[in-house]
Amino acid sequence: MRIALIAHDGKKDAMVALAAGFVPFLQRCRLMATGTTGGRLRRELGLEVECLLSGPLGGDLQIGARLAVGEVDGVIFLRDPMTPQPHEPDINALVRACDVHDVPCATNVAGARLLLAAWASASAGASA
Ligand SMILES: O=C(CO)COP(=O)(O)O
Repeated sequence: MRIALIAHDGKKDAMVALAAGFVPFLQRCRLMATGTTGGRLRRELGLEVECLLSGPLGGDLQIGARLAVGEVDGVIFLRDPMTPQPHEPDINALVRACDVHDVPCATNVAGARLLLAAWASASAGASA
């Protein structure tokens, strides 16, 4: 699976904690992330992650562009609803692209856990 992982600053600790619970599954995926999020996942969990640009510099748009041409199977996007972001239009564009192309997207930890658990169990079944 090709999964994009993105977290705003206020949600980066939550992203690392979330991903820590799914390391064996994530190791079998092709991971991409916005720059700072990906850097933390690489450093703190040892995951192999393709780091794109940081979100405010266009990283969300890069992921959206890949998604639009069928190169992303799912998105975990831990948004911070309490902090205004300078690149709000880019964030909305990515979430909209998920809806346009019917790509699963979780924007909070509870939803992300459900998605990751479903993907992990589907992939365990597929390889059995
Ligand atoms: O801003 C972001 C998503 O909109 C996240 O970008 P970083 O992972 O580079 O902090």
